[in-house]
Amino acid sequence: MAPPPVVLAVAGTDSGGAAGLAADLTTIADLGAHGACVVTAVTAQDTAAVHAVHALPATMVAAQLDAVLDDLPVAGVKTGMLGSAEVVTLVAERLGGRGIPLVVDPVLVATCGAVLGDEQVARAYVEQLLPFASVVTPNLDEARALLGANQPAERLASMLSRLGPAVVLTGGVSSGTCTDWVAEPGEEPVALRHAAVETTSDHGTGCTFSAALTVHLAHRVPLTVAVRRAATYTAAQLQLSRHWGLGRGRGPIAHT
Ligand SMILES: Nc1ncnc2c1ncn2[C@@H]1O[C@H](COP(=O)(O)OP(=O)(O)O)[C@@H](O)[C@H]1O
Ligand SMILES: Cc1ncc(COP(=O)(O)O)c(N)n1
Repeated sequence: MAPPPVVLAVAGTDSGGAAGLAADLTTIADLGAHGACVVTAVTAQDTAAVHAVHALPATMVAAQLDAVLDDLPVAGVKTGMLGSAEVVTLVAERLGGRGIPLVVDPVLVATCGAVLGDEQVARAYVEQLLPFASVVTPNLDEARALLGANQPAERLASMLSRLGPAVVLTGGVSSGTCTDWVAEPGEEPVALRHAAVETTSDHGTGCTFSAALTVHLAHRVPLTVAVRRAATYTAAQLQLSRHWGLGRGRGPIAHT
């Protein structure tokens, strides 16, 4: 039997098991790839709040990256919460220019509103990491924070794509429909729409989506097809957890 592709997630932990590496590794496994993981930060987090954050020293993040990259044939990488501007720069140095699909989910704010990346982190994304990314997957708030601009989603997608990567600006829900804007460098943004699942069990949705997208890109599936497949997968997981009601806040998207 051929080995599965290796997909690396570089992200933080969520003690509630909804977002971050819990979502990344379960999604990667569910889609038939082997997940390697580099931990950037530990969060004490539940469905309602982020209670504490411990960012790992950059030297420890570097040691994990080196261990994985020196040994395994990594076919795709996704980054989630990176925790500090220093780690954003480190990831750009270690992963940029290797020809491996690199999906950057610029995690700055959690579903519950907690700040997971400050202005310095946002600036490091724009100046250091996005020029090396294959795809960046901000939601509307993250796109606004990255650019310091309050424009409509379509325009923000277009502006971000001028920094180098393709852009998938996710998640605007309106009248039961989700709209994701896909902007490839040098092209007009295209809207991909699908039906929204009505649920409050959606903690970890963005991580699940970007991990699924990375697995499809690791298989060298074209971007638009990969985005459609990742969105379909994410919506199916939201359907599964729709009535769970786990926890006091926004419960986890299904990872089963
Ligand atoms: N209620 C929903 N029903 C179906 N798909 C959704 C829903 N909410 C988000 N999605 C999809 O999940 C993916 C991740 O989007 P989003 O929720 O914006 O990420 P984030 O957690 O970073 O805010 C996108 O494809 C988006 O359209
Ligand atoms: C460790 C970690 N990584 C990412 C997120 C964002 O996920 P969400 O937008 O669902 O809160 C999070 N809350 N925690």
